[in-house]
Amino acid sequence: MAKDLDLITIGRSSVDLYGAQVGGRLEDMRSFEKYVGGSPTNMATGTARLGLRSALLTKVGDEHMGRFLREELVKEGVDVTGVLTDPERLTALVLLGIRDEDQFPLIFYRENCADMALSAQDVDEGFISRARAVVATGTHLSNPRTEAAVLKALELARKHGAQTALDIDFRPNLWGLSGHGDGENRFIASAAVTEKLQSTLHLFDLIVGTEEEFHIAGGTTDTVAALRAVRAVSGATLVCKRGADGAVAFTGAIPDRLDEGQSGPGFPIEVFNVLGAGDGFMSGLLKGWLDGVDWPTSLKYANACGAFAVSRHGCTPAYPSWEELQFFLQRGVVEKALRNDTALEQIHWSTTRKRDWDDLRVFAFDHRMQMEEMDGATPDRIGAFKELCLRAAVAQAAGRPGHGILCDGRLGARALYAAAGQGLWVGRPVEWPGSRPLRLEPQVGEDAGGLKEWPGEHVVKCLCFPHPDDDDAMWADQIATITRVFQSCRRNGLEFLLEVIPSKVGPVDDKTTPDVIQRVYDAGIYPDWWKLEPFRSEAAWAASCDAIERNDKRTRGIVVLGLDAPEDELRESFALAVRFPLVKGFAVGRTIFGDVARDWFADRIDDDSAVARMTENYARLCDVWAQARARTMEAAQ
Ligand SMILES: Nc1ncnc2c1ncn2[C@@H]1O[C@H](COP(=O)(O)OP(=O)(O)OP(=O)(O)O)[C@@H](O)[C@H]1O
Ligand SMILES: O=C(O)C[C@@H](O)[C@H](O)C(=O)CO
Repeated sequence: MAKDLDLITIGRSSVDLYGAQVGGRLEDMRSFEKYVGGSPTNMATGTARLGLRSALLTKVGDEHMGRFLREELVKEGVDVTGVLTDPERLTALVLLGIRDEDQFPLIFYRENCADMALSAQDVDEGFISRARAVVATGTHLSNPRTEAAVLKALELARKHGAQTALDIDFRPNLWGLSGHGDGENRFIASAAVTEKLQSTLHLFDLIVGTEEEFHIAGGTTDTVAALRAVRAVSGATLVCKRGADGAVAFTGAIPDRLDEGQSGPGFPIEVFNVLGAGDGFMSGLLKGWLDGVDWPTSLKYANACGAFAVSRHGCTPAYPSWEELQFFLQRGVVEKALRNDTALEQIHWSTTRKRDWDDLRVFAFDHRMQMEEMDGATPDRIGAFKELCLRAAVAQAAGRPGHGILCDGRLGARALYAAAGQGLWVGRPVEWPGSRPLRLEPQVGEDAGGLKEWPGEHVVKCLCFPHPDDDDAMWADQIATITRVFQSCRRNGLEFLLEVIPSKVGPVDDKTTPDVIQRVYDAGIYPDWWKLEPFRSEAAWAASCDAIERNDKRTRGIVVLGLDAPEDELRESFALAVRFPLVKGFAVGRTIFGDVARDWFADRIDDDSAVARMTENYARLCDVWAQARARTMEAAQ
């Protein structure tokens, strides 16, 4: 059978609840970030980011945390065929924090957890046969049921010509050697654990561990002696991690000194968070190993990925994309705290964004001022009308990808909350309607700190009216506000859409918007999305796209806005806009809801007919867009 997977990792999966504050006790943490966790799950994610076709074999609970893990893995491009749901047990949780450079207090909530219910029955031959390699970690050898699952996977891997790897990943607590408060302990000698590990080491082609992990596998705290003990029972390539000193690989006999093994360059970075370095390291190593490059090169990838992990918050969030890794290897370390390296962070952010939105049709009903001005509109009725808008959006989307809404959290909160989890792209405004200089909604706050309360799927939309002719004070004021919003977006892991409409405040020509765009980038602001007005000339589109691509090759792209234009006009502007590949879609509001809203607020029509008319209007625009796109594609062929 053709191998359509590079690797399957097998074992632990958890939600890591990572203390958001740094340098305190776990007792003093005020809040926790939520990340995908557990060594094999981290490796599946880390390798997928590096471009390998990865899959995970594990079990999660039939609840929100289990769904979170599965959804995140899908977004990362990990094959989740083997992520099974246990109907009875809970997904494992881990609470952890960064105490200082060396200590990371950690509590495992893994009593009878879902992944420990993985059994031999769950290991499907067809699934395993798809992979070029199977990667296990030590924890699942600690219990007879999970051990049987791992052994079966390894046996099937052999049968189907796959390679096998082990990350010893010794957690004494998970072998019952220490108590709940001792989760961070990395070494307690145990003859029973050594014996168990030694009974399986012959099954692997590659064995990876820290010095302490080889101590437990080899049954001695003398590292060279331990490696020799492992070599006595296994012909695998042994890779020994040495923290800041990098790592060494041994393909044959173990020499007298560790330095005599093969090694790759290490990276002088600032230590921030040592936890999870091993899984980052293993991801880089697997990439090299499975790509068939030599050990020094594989170790270079591995050390670099380990360095990323050590220098950033969290485990999985820290791991680099392939593009990012290549950039780093070529350019080297310029800022030892990698999380403060602006160029690297921008590449990290823009190459690890989740979900593709290459064709986006957005129904925008985040209008506040315009609805408030309508006869018969009250805050409550506006809220109710926005719920009807959402019904229309959902009806047109019908579960298909590529549809979205723009809805606000002040008047439209009920619709906004109801939109969660429906597969829609959800944009949400921060600007105080019509403000110039730009001011923000009170819920968001002038420091943009309120974004902390926004769910991860919300895209932060900010509408601003800048113009090249504005005086310095106006520019400085508006750029300062956009900067606060942008920085808060990044801090909170939210995508940022910047909408600029210079035509509302001054004369425009083909250079006006490109000028504005350049000034935004000059201020160090990198929007994920641009929302631009429908230009009438090809030259204006070309110059705007050029201004974006010149500054940011990895932007999500542009959505074109409607400005209450009649449908015929939109048809024309879409036809021009779609010719530019950076234009990914439209975001149109009043053309869809304007007349309907006036009729509904005046009680001339009921809810159902409002929904029906808006669905129809939205559907028609989607068709216009689709046809324009299809014509462009045909012409390009
Ligand atoms: N201080 C550091 N400076 C640079 N690179 C480092 C540093 N610490 C770790 N690394 C890189 O990360 C790799 C793994 O680190 P380490 O030996 O701490 O793994 P580990 O203990 O398995 O981690 P984990 O917390 O995931 O179990 C090292 O081999 C090295 O490549
Ligand atoms: O298992 C741990 O040590 C904590 C995990 O939650 C973390 O994601 C990890 O696996 C680091 O190796």
